[in-house]
Amino acid sequence: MEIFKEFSIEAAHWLPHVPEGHKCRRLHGHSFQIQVHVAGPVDEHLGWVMDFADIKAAFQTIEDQLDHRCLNDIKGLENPTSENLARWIWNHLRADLPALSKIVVRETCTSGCVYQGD
Ligand SMILES: Nc1nc2c(c(=O)[nH]1)N=C([C@H](O)[C@H](O)COP(=O)(O)OP(=O)(O)OP(=O)(O)O)CN2
Ligand SMILES: [Zn+2]
Repeated sequence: MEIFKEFSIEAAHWLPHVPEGHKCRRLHGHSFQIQVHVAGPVDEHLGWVMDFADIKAAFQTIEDQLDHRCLNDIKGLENPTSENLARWIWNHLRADLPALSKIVVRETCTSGCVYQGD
């Protein structure tokens, strides 16, 4: 079964590789909605895959690095598209959350991406 916990990150970014005049080349901000999914068997005694609180604890170091920052300033996020952000979160979370199965990044109400590892 798969479970998830959702987080909200307030951050600024701009996209350096889009053409001159593209709106996303200007510095702007988002309330990024980030879902962290974990998959595994349901423990029959506890009745859960894992405690949501353990996902929250694992995500804390990610939140500390991203929240209220300009994402472009972060090593590995110099081109902070949703796709690159999802992959960056995956790569930084996987060691602490081996059952990680999916990262969903929503940049706006209508735009986002889903990453399940390569
Ligand atoms: N594949 C991607 N496309 C775009 C990304 C991205 O990360 N990956 N990012 C952006 C911008 O950051 C932009 O802030 C969000 O894009 P967009 O959905 O166009 O934003 P709007 O709220 O203006 O969307 P409307 O539906 O047109 O109102 C751009 N593209
Ligand atoms: Zn944006």
